[in-house]
Amino acid sequence: MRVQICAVGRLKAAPEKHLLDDYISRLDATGRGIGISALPVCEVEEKRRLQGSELMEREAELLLAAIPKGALIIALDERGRIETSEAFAKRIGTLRDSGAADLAFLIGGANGLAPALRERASHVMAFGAMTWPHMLVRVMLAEQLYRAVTILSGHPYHRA
Ligand SMILES: C[S@@+](CC[C@H](N)C(=O)[O-])C[C@H]1O[C@@H](n2cnc3c(N)ncnc32)[C@H](O)[C@@H]1O
Repeated sequence: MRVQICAVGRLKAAPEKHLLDDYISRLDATGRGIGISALPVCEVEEKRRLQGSELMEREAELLLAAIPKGALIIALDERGRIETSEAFAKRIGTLRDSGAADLAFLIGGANGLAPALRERASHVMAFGAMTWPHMLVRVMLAEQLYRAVTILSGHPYHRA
């Protein structure tokens, strides 16, 4: 199963980018042995000056166009479900075992994800009830994906 993070906005050369690249490459290196690989992070951006719901709907279109066709979608949203790292790892392992080819994680921009996109997702996950900057959410998600593959492969990175 291939996993991909797809986000609104461009991450310039910054400490967050360094961390993100590091976790994605660790995720790919550890995940391949257990049937999970990482696609490059994809970023989308609307250049026109749209506002509010019009902007969110356009960003939703761009996100859906950027992910692999037929990918299962997990949306990142503070109104989503909070779970432990072990439960998240189990969720990823179950999807892999079910034969899912591609799994896309979608992160919104400053306005958040369009409600229709959240409804389309097979799961909506939250890193707590607080709102985090989308640049940090990418890094947090990449780390949790790396942690998940270490849990699934019995690697000692995660200590419960
Ligand atoms: C700055 S936030 C947007 C907040 C926006 N006001 C909203 O209501 O969704 C940008 C993106 O980061 C992600 N995000 C922020 N906080 C999060 C959290 N606690 N859990 C999961 N994702 C989060 C979501 O994908 C969100 O669309």
